[in-house]
Amino acid sequence: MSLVLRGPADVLAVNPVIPVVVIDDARHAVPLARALLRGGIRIIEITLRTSVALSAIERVASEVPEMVIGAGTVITPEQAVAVQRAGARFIVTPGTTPRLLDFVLDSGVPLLAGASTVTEMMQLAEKGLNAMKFFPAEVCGGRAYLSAVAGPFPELRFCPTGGISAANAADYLALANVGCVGGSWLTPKATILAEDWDKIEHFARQAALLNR
Ligand SMILES: O=C(O)C(=O)C[C@H](O)[C@H](O)COP(=O)(O)O
Repeated sequence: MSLVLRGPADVLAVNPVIPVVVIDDARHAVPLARALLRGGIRIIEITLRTSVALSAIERVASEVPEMVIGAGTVITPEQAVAVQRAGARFIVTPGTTPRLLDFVLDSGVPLLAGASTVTEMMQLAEKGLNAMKFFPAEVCGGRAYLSAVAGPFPELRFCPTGGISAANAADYLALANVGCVGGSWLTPKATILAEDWDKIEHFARQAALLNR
């Protein structure tokens, strides 16, 4: 079954956790995605931090169609075009410039845009984006910050990312304005390099069971 994503709120709704993944070897992408799926996680954000990221996105999009594949670390319109061609079904940005925001919104692909200040959050809401990424969450004030912005902006929903781990994910997910969290702890670099897919499946299973 393929999930339809109409916007960032649908991206937040897929699972309690969006795994943020750095792939160094494109051959790892498919077994990694399958391990996440076996653990119950059906969404993945592959970051454009390595030269093989586009190829990794392409492989997952074509070989693991059940996986909702997104591209992260998208910071230019050119990258936004390239990741959609590769098969990304949503785009994640660490922050948002007006140029990038308008370009991605015009392209119609669901955008999980990054914000870390109240002004940035208001700018995204002005564009109709009521669900967004809060990055880098822990160093920008964490749960206390999100609780504070819930006062004036009760309609906004967040995917806090940056510094989230198995130790604090549940505390974030307990907040009413947190839809899901993002993080790299499900897919540690050493575990990917060791091709220990069972371990990644185990991390995914624990993450998929988190309450929200
Ligand atoms: O690359 C991007 O687009 C980002 O926005 C950064 C990532 O979301 C964080 O680096 C994940 O944070 P950790 O879970 O603390 O490793």
